[in-house]
Amino acid sequence: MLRPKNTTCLFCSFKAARQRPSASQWPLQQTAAFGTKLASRPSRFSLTKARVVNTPERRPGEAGPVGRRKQDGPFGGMNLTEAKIRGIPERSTAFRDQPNSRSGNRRGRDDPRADWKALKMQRALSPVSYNARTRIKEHMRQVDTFDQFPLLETVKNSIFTQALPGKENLVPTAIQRIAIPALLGSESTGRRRKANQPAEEKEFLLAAETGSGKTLAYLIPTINAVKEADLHDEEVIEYNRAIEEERTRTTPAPSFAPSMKDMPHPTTARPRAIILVPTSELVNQVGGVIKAFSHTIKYKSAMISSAVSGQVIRNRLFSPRGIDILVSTPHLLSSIADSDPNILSRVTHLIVDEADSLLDRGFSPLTSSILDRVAPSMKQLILCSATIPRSMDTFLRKRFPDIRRLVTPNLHAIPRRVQLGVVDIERDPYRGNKLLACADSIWSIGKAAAEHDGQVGGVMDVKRILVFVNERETTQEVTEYLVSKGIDAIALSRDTPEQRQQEMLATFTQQAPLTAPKVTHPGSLADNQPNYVPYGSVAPPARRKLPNTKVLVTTDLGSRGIDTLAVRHVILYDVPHSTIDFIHRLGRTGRMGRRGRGIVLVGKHDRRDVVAEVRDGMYKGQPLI
Ligand SMILES: Nc1ncnc2c1ncn2[C@@H]1O[C@H](COP(=O)(O)OP(=O)(O)OP(=O)(O)O)[C@@H](O)[C@H]1O
Repeated sequence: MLRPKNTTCLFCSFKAARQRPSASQWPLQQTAAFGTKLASRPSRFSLTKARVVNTPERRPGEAGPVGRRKQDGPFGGMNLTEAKIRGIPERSTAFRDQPNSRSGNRRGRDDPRADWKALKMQRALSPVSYNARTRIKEHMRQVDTFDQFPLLETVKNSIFTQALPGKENLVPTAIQRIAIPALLGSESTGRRRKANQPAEEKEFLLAAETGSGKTLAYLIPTINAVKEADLHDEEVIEYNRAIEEERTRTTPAPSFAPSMKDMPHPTTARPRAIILVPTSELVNQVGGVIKAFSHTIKYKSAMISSAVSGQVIRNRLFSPRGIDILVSTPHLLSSIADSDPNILSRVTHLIVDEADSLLDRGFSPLTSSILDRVAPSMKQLILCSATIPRSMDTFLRKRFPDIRRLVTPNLHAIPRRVQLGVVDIERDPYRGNKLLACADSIWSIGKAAAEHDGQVGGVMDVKRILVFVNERETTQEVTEYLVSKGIDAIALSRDTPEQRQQEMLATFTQQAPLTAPKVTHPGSLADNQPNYVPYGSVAPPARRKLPNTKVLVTTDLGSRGIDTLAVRHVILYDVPHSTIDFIHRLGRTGRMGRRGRGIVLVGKHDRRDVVAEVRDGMYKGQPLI
């Protein structure tokens, strides 16, 4: 008999709710109610589960569960969970029980993820073996401080003053410990080289959890390389010498000779390093860090995206002062390269940030064509990502078989400091009304925040909340509903004008606390709703406004790379399509060691089994594969 799909889900949710003491502290009554209700379900589910898990572990020849008869004949194969086809040898039990195989994707009985079925079905993420993860941990222990990296003194100092100002006790993060020495070429890899492999490694993949400092992991070595190249570049040395000579000349120059000041720098419109990112928000974010470094390290950088006019783009690219590092989106860069191929002629360092996006179907042709054009001059290719989807893994194996993979031990795990609450929208009081469940969740967050807020100096803390939807059409609908319920919400999608997108995101990316004048908090949504709406009439507008939350409703556009350090709450209005989306969306909270909370709204058509397994994985801090 076929078991309904959600049987496993309910059990897993129940198990997670039971295992997780913090569920009772969760501010949402609904979440707690969901957990408790499941916990009180009869043990039917436990029995079902036990049977399902135990069955594959039975050895051939061993007795089956008590009460089950072994039967030959036409009905002998019924109710079996394993096909026992005669003539096909069983795999040796020794092999089957090995905790980790070489490829790292077969799970032994001891692996707590062995009973994850829904995630196994998805197979969206490429596995990283336990052996590899343990090896990396050993390697990381050798680095404690930024001083250990062989960087130019000015670059080293700028990490503290420009990139991470005001932060105390700074130490490199896991990916920075692994990637910076490798990109600087200052560590022995200990890896055996293949016969046809070049001595110097050229291609690198940096993969680490969201919010773990990947940007600095690739920027610091790249800026160092650009600066060192500047010191040895003959064209630049000659140009600087001519400028200096003109400045110190005592006799007047012949009137027909052009001044050196009017001569373009050798790097004009020919940058040494290019950083590709998928959106103009990320162009600004990464460009901002590069600009900050340039104040003390002295190099020229430019950021271009469709958020600025053609004239501004031209001025930045063709500035006579030159350009060392360029940040762009692939669309814009490849269209510029079509009309002016010279722009890629000098590139030695190409960085593809958010590589999982830029190498997927939508972006891949553009990114690949840039990779091809840059290849002749390229010294280092750095791909950077928070996830390694299987499709990207396959692409890399074909196109860059020798790429050096620099991955952190916790890759593909959502940190335990991020809690995930599940709201069942089918239950009372929502009865399938997802919009209401979303609004109520936000009001609950606001109410809980007001209760715990110290409210110093007549102001109250404002919580920044991200709501993720799967389709861009939904952003507007959800936003309008939330506004009608007195919530300060805005929608961000591809339909939003680029300039406006940046303004909207600014509130969510700034690190300074957000405050509002202190008022008496209106409480929960239910306290502020009319209880009775006459049949056929439209519900009157909300009487009160929620004063201490700011909400951004967005699609995947807001989930990639945006550094929302101050965001503590993420609501997954739609269940994400894959674990990759779970990782990126929940990755907007709990960044750089902070705590965070996710809430996922689950309805009857959603994959509850996937949600339950993701929650289980988060609780155990395990990779979601
Ligand atoms: N060594 C460090 N110590 C403290 N903070 C750091 C350190 N390195 C980076 N940060 C800060 O951590 C935050 C997150 O960094 P970053 O945006 O590079 O993360 P990421 O790994 O690229 O995330 P995502 O995968 O979401 O793009 C930034 O605000 C950055 O300034």
